[in-house]
Amino acid sequence: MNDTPKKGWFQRLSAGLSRSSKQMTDQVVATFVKEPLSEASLEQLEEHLLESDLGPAASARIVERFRGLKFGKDAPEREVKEALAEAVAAELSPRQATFDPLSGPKPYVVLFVGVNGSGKTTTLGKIAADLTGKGAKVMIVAGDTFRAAAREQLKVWAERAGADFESRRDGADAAGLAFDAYTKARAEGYDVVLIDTAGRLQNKSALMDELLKIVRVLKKVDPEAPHDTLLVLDATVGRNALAQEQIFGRTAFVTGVVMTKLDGTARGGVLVPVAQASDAPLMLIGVGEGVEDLQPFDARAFSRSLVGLED
Ligand SMILES: Nc1nc2c(ncn2[C@@H]2O[C@H](COP(=O)(O)OP(=O)(O)OP(=O)(O)O)[C@@H](O)[C@H]2O)c(=O)[nH]1
Repeated sequence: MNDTPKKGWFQRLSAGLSRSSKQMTDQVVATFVKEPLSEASLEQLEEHLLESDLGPAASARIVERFRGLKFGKDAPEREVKEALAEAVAAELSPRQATFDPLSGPKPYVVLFVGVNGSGKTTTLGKIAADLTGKGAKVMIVAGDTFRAAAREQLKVWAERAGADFESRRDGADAAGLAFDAYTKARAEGYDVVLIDTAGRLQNKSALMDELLKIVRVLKKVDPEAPHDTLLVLDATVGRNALAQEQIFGRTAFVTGVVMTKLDGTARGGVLVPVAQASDAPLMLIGVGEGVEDLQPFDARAFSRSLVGLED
C-alpha cells in the first residue's frame, strides 16, 4: 500500500508465497535441470502448472513459450526459474492496476464485497490504516448490519487506524446507512469512505439485491460513486475463488480484485486464472495478517516470488 515500498517488501512477498513457490518450482526445475527440453518434459511442465492451479489456458500458453526456449544440457536452476517467472509475468502483466483512492474525487467511496471469511474486513482495515498514515480523513462504514461480531471487528480496525466509524444495529437497512454516511462524509470533508458489506452466500439473490441497492443509493448522492468496488477473494480456497469471482463479478460492478491469504497456501497460482477470468484487474494482494502485508499487486514481483526467485 505504500508509494515507496518499505525495506523488506519483496522479502515479505517471497516469504508469504514460499509454500506456493515450493509447490510450483521444485518439480519444474528438477525436470529441466535434469534433462533437456523434450516433449516429455513439456508434458510434465504442463502437469505441474495445472497442479499449481494456474488453469488450463495459461498453462498451455506457458508450455508453448517453453517450447521455443533453449536450455543447455544442464540448465542452471536459476535459468529455468527466470524463464518460468517471465512466462507467468507475461500472463499477469495485462491484468494489473493500481488502487489509489487519494488521487480521485473526494470523498472517494470504496465498496468491499466478497464472501464471509475472505478477508474483507481485514483488507478494509489495512487500507484504512495506510490511508490515515498518509494523513487522510477516513470514514469506515459497517455495511454488514446483521452480524454484531463483524461490526465489532471493524470498529477495532477503525480505532486502530484512527478512522471514524459509522454503524447501525441489528439488521438495519445497509443501503440507508451507506447513504447517510456518504452524505455526512461529503458535508464534513472526508477524503475516503470505506464501506464493508455482508458476505452471506446462503441467500445469493438477497445478497446481490442488497449490494445493488447500496450501489443505487450511493449513485443518488454522486453518479460516479462507488469509485471503486473491490472484490476480496481468499487464495486458500483454490479454484473456488474462480466461482466466487463469477458470482460477484457478474452483478456487483467490480472494479478491482484483492487476493488475500497468499501466505497460507500452496495454491497461490490460482491468482493467474482468477486474474484472467475477471473483467476487473488485480489491484492488491494479502500475504499476511499485518498492516504491511497488504501490498499493491505487481505482476513481475509476484511472478518472481511465485517461482522462488529472491529479487
Ligand atoms: N494469513 C493471512 N490471513 C489473513 C489475510 N487476510 C485476512 N486474513 C485472516 O482471515 C480471517 C478472516 O478475515 P476477515 O477480514 O474477518 O474476513 P471477512 O471477509 O471480513 O469475513 P467476516 O468478518 O466473516 O465477514 C482473519 O482471521 C484474518 O486475520 C492474509 O493475507 N493472510
